[in-house]
Amino acid sequence: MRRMAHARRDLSDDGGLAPEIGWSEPGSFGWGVFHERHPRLVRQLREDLPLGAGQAEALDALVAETLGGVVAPMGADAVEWEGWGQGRFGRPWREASFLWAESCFYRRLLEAVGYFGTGAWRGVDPFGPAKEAELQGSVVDEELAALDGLGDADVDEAQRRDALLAASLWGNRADLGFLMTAGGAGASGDSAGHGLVADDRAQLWAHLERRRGGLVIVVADNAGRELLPDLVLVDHLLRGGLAAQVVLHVKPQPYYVSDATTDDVVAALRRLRGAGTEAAAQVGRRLWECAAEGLLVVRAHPFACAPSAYTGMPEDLAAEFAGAALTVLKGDLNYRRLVQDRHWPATLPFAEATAYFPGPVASLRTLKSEVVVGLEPGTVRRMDAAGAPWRTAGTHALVQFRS
Ligand SMILES: O=P(O)(O)OC[C@H]1O[C@](O)(CO)[C@@H](O)[C@@H]1O
Repeated sequence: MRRMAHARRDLSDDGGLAPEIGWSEPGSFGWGVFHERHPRLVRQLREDLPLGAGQAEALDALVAETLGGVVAPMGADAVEWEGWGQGRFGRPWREASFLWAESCFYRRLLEAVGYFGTGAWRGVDPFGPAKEAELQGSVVDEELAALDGLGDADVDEAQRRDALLAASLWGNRADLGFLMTAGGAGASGDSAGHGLVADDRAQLWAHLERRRGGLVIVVADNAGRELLPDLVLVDHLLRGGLAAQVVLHVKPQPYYVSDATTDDVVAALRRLRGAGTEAAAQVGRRLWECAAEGLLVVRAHPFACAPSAYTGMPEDLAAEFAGAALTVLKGDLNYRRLVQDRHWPATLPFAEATAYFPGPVASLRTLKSEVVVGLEPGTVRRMDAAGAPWRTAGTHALVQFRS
């Protein structure tokens, strides 16, 4: 894969860049992910799947390796990782950045359960049972039923679109990996903008109006309760002509527990189309037709599972983003990759952190890890003074945009 000219900026020759966020410092956020969340995830997989002894042992060995060993080589089929390895194979896991190590963990987890093997588990999503339970749950019924109210005559267009944006934004809290952590999620926001630490909604809508009828790319994050409101928002953009075409980027393989794959898009569209309430079912039917007409396209680029920032994106992807009226990146991991997962000052302008991105870009993210940029100094002071872990608790969110 050819990389863009500035690709070197996100690797380890950090000239002028803030240090990468690590995970091995006891008490750091990443330390908790590796020492608490990953063992819990492995226990959950044993409950969800009838794993054989070999699979269970491979999972336990992976957790142990991350906590005290060196990064073992990957299977021969991990072709992309020859480039993505960044010289880290054979080196202690604790030396790798949080972003690289976490991404590598999920790839190796798939190997452990046989996802890439030649046996019966090939291609089986180990997170499938959890995703399915969430998608079929009654909470989703309630969330879809709420759509009916948005069609009411007394709801104006601005209210409607802010409600849809808020649903997509806060849907990002419904991340199965995150919810697996005690204390994950808490207070939440609403369509009035409560809970936002950065709020570029007005600029975002104005930009979409100006570029009405263009291509909008949505880089999806989680399946289920995040993807459903994402799709409803996509339907709104297409229906109102703000977008002539939407390309939905998903992961080519299961990742970070509940990240959406093409299978998950299919499941979500089927769930919408079969919804018991009319407004949701109509969205499902419309999007189904849009897919048939090429107005809604799903793409699964290998770089979606790369362990590095978008600064190193391959040229084909950069060209695609350059041609879009807007690219919307959903969620925390995409944000880490967009601004690079570094100890930036929180007041570093979003436009500066994303200056390299080849087209207009927006982020809809609930804060679930340490990095953040683009905040007003007063906001940072106020949030820090409150004493709560606002950067990682999922209680706050942001809408950021650069034209
Ligand atoms: O689903 P999201 O919003 O990308 O969140 C995933 C996040 O969860 C974590 O795995 C732990 O919070 C982060 O490292 C990661 O950024």
